[in-house]
Amino acid sequence: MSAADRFTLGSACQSSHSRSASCSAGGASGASPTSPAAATTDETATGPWITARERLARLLSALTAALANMARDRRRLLAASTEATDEPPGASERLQRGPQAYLAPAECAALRAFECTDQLSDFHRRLRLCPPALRAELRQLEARLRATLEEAAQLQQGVAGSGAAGDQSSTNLPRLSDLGTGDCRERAASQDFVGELVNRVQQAERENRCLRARQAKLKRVLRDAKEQRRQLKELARRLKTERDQAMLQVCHLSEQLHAATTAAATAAVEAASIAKEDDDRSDLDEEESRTTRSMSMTMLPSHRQPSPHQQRCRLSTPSSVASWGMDGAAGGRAIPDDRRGKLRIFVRIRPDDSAGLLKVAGRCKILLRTRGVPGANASLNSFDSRAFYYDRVFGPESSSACVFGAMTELVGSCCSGHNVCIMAYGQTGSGKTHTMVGDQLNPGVNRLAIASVLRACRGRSGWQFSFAMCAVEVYNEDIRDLLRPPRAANAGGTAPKGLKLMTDVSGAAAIQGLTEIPVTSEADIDRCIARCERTRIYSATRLNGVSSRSHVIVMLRVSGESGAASELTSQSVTSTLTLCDLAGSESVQKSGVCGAGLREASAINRSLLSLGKVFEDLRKRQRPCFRESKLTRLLQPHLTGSSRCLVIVTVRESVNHLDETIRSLMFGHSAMQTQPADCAAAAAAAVDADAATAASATTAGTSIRHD
Ligand SMILES: Nc1ncnc2c1ncn2[C@@H]1O[C@H](COP(=O)(O)OP(=O)(O)OP(=O)(O)O)[C@@H](O)[C@H]1O
Repeated sequence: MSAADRFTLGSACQSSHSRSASCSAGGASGASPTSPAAATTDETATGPWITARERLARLLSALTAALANMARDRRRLLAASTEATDEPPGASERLQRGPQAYLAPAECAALRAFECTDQLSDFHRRLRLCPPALRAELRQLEARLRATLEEAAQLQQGVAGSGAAGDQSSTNLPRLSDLGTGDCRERAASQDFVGELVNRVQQAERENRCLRARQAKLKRVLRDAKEQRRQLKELARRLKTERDQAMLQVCHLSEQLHAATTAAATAAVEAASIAKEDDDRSDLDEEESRTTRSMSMTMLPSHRQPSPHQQRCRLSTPSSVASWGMDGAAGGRAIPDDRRGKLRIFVRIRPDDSAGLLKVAGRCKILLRTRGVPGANASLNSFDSRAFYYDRVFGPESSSACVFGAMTELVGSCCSGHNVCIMAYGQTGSGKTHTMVGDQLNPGVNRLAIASVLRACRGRSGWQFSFAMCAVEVYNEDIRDLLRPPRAANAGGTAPKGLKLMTDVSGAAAIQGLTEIPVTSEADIDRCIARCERTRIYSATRLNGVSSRSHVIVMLRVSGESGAASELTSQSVTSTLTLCDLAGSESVQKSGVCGAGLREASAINRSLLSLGKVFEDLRKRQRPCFRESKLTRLLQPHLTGSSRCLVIVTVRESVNHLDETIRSLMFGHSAMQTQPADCAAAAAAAVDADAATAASATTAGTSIRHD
């Protein structure tokens, strides 16, 4: 038996190809080494060396597998110590025992044979006789085996160290690196790294579980929120429907109230007529009885013809009611002019592509038709149509000149010292600027009214008049002078500074430092209006390509003196014609404004809301709050004093603007209910309140003053 054969005893010798298949682990258990003489016959033969090589290779692979198992056990032990979990059964004993614990008995025997020094020296001696190629290979295999064994020993040693430390954490691991070779340190470091990674993975899994739980919870919350949102939407829809119905009921009730008030007024007139008739009759009876007495009874009283006055009364009462021009179907009758106070409401309908919503039914009546109109909601659809009454209604075909024609008398009263205010109110794009400003071909109310006042005043013989114009815009609650000289306007290219609105001791609003331009001719008027148009702020929105972003108020101050000879008999008048082109209420969703446009829209809507509240308070006979916005403060004298005020409500007849149209119609309708007594009472209250809050405000520069 050759040395090589003896070295490869054990399981590695079990190969069927091996000649030494019957050999036992004698090399390691005391079998006598083969004599060199006996070996020489085979020394040059390559067969045994090849067998030895195969066996060495097999042992190497078994050892590599054992090493891997040792490392796995060690990792498990480390994991158990860091996470305080149970150790894998028998792992520490296996590691204590070393590679043998991981090898089969035959492999163990082969390993022992390999480790036997005597045999190895013999093996090395004989290795010199081996063919050179195989020798190198065998040496290499041997070196790898040794390295593997050394690695296993180091691993075993490291485990023994960490085992001695009991359940210490992985901070003990660096002891492995003390074991010597670079590979071992690297392996230990990578095992630490793997351990760390395992920790992280486990932590990540825990976090993942938490996150999953939170996600599930959030999903539940989201589902609940969606459900609540759906319910809220449903509620909002129901409320909207109810609100629409309530609005229509209010409308209906106010019509009835209107009718009742009118009927009461009629009844009062009739009662007065009847009382008069009774007086006349008793006079007549007296006269008759005197006549009868003198003529010794020629006629019975029942045959008596009604007196001319009685006839007039009987005929005139119904016809005068009819002449108020309202049909009685909805019970709506206009209050006669002398009972309607200082506030007038006109409605103007802008022509639109999709008409059909509004119908002008007479001079003062407008019908809102909603049944079958696409876009009208269910509550509106339940009514065929609804009638609204105003002082005048202008259809889409009416021109601005036609609208102005209905207010010439009102405007003309400026010449006799009345303050007059005309304002256009309505949603954006409904034609306020078209009505108030117009263009070269179709001038608006501003130009027509100012020119008309100039003409009317000049026509008064014996009077000398002077006129001056001023104009402001209320932009984002800032008051700006629209007629400031161009140089001042462009100074530094900066935004103009807002003017100060003050309240004098009488409670009247006054603007400090406002430019006033004298006007004597229509050319002057045109120049002033053109300057206003250049200075005021417009911008494009989805609803209107040229949308006013501010409320514009143009004022004409009229001062006149009669040319009487003496001071005692001379008279003077001062009045103001105020023309207001309000910015339009707009739904920001529809107009699509953002940024600065959004700020403008919200300032516009806020100030219009406060104006609406003032009208509502006047209607309810409550004290209105004018201090909520600059606009209402500027308009306060016209809404409370003796000023005559006309509101032109502009609406669109397109179905797309149904909501806004109803709101505007309701605004006008509500304003129609404002009675003169309310105005006067509210005015007194408001002026008292304002005068109390305004300390000793002084007015400087130009100011607007109203009676
Ligand atoms: N009665 C009308 N006849 C013909 N065109 C009209 C009429 N009313 C309005 N328009 C046109 O509709 C457009 C919008 O009108 P306008 O700018 O006057 O609306 P607005 O109410 O002033 O809007 P905003 O409040 O946004 O300034 C303009 O092009 C105008 O010429």
